[in-house]
Amino acid sequence: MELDYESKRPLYIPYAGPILLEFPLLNKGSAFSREERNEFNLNGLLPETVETIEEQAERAWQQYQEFKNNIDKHVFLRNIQDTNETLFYRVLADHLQEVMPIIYTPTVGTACEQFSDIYRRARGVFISYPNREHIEDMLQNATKQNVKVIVVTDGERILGLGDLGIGGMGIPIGKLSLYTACGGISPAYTLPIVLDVGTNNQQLLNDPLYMGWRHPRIGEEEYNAFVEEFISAVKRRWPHALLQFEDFAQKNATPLLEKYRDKLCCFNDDIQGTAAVAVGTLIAASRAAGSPLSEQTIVFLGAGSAGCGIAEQIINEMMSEGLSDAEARRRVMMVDRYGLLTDKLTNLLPFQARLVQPSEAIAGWETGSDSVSLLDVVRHARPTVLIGVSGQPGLFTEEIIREMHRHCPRPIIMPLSNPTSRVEATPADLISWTDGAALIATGSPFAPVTWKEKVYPIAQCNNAYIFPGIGLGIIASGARRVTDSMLMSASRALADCSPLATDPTGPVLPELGDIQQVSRQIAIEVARAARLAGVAAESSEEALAQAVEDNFWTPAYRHYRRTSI
Ligand SMILES: NC(=O)c1ccc[n+]([C@@H]2O[C@H](COP(=O)([O-])OP(=O)(O)OC[C@H]3O[C@@H](n4cnc5c(N)ncnc54)[C@H](O)[C@@H]3O)[C@@H](O)[C@H]2O)c1
Ligand SMILES: O=C(O)C[C@H](O)C(=O)O
Ligand SMILES: [Mg+2]
Repeated sequence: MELDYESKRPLYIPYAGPILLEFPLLNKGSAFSREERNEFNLNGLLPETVETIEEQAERAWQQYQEFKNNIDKHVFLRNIQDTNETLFYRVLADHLQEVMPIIYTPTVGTACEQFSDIYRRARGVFISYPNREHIEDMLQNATKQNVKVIVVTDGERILGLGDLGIGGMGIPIGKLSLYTACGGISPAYTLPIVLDVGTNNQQLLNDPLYMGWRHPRIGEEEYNAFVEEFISAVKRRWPHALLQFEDFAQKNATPLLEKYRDKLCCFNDDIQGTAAVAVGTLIAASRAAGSPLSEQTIVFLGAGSAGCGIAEQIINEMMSEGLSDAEARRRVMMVDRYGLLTDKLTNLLPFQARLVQPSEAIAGWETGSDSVSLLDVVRHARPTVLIGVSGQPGLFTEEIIREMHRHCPRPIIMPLSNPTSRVEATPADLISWTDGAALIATGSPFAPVTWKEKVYPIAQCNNAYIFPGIGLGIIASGARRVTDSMLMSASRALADCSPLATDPTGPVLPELGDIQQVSRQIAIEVARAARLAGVAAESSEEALAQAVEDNFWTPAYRHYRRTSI
């Protein structure tokens, strides 16, 4: 990739001397030119040779390869990010496919678990409940002033790993790294935030090194008031920023989304981003299988935020293909801890209750007990698609998968739980149990599987395909809200990028190495949908495409000129 160093405008900055080397957004290290070293009092603070970013990236890559453990690689890259962000993104741009599993899922899960142990430097904003009177100040103190994208978590449901307290901060940091690396959003515009409302993780509470508030999670009323305070402060400080809710526990995720989605530009990635990537993947896979999504029978294991979010968007898509609401809902079945969700079950959350099967639909089914297990559902409903979002490993057993394959020659199987340790079944097992017939997409990355001398690439169905493009589309169009139609258009744009569209033997999703191009296409469609939904200003198609390009940041240094404070 050619980066246009020369064409970038100079930047006027007021800092000089050692302090300039301390700003990750401004630091260029050995790449400060001779003129800059004179002008900014850097002489003597750097080795003699003036280097290019390519040379710096080469050294960083050599050092990176010396590390044997993924978590050490993660710490190394995060350290570059915290000292020189431009170089960090240059290294990522040069090796995106290889480093994505290091800065993001699955290694980011380990980084969250070990957050207080591997802690080096502060990044982002830590908003703790005991400090709630100072939220306004905390946002003023952020190292970034012109924030356009915030990712916030409260650390309660980090991937499938559960409550990790402020360790969850690793997730907003990782997601925002992808906003930049995959979606071209300048790092100057991004801000990770963790809401520290305590933790119920006893191991962390007992850990003398734990850096968060050592206190059980606060009660519902205090929590809701605290989040409200936070949202109001964000709206005052950056009224037009996009706010992404990430890895909130089931009991809070949907209520927060419903409460705030019409009040600011926000979305929940686990509900809506995941739905968009899963539906995009399914549209592409169904096209390849020769039957539309509305003809599939779909079974979920896990009726939580992700499962129910995906299910509702599948139902929307099926309706746009001609089914009625009731017909579509009959085709989508949810299995949770207590079996299939039916209208007989009490104590369901409202978003689950919308997805129950009517009792008469399963009246003739023979089941071992009152609850209808996943195996029962697979046996009687004969699904063509099986989706795992339970956060529990190994639940797609050989018996279940073989039973599915008995009735479905080309089953689509998507164990989406993260990180790798939580996968419902490994791709190698799925391929062997279906004799190579399954079309597979996992949430975490898996290497291609070789079976009977054939190589099967494994698609990674992760919301990382979606959120960077959504963010870019929102920034480019100036959208004020995130509508369902914007998410739906992101799904369709992703499906249109599927290699399956041109090669029936190809992978269902584009290579991660192509993700910047995918994000651009998603961004254009999202921007167009925002305009059509009336949440962004009118503009021509050409202007939208140009705005997407103009907002796509690339990791190249700019010339600096001095200005006074
Ligand atoms: N691939 C992706 O892009 C992506 C996106 C979002 C979430 N996820 C993954 O999906 C998983 C779930 O996320 P979520 O936000 O829906 O969490 P959640 O807590 O809201 O939902 C999980 C659901 O699984 C159910 N469950 C737990 N054990 C079960 C069992 N033995 N049998 C059946 N159901 C069981 C729970 O009762 C709960 O309803 C996590 O591992 C997360 O990492 C992946
Ligand atoms: O973070 C990921 O890899 C995807 C998703 O948001 C999750 O919570 O698992
Ligand atoms: Mg998540």
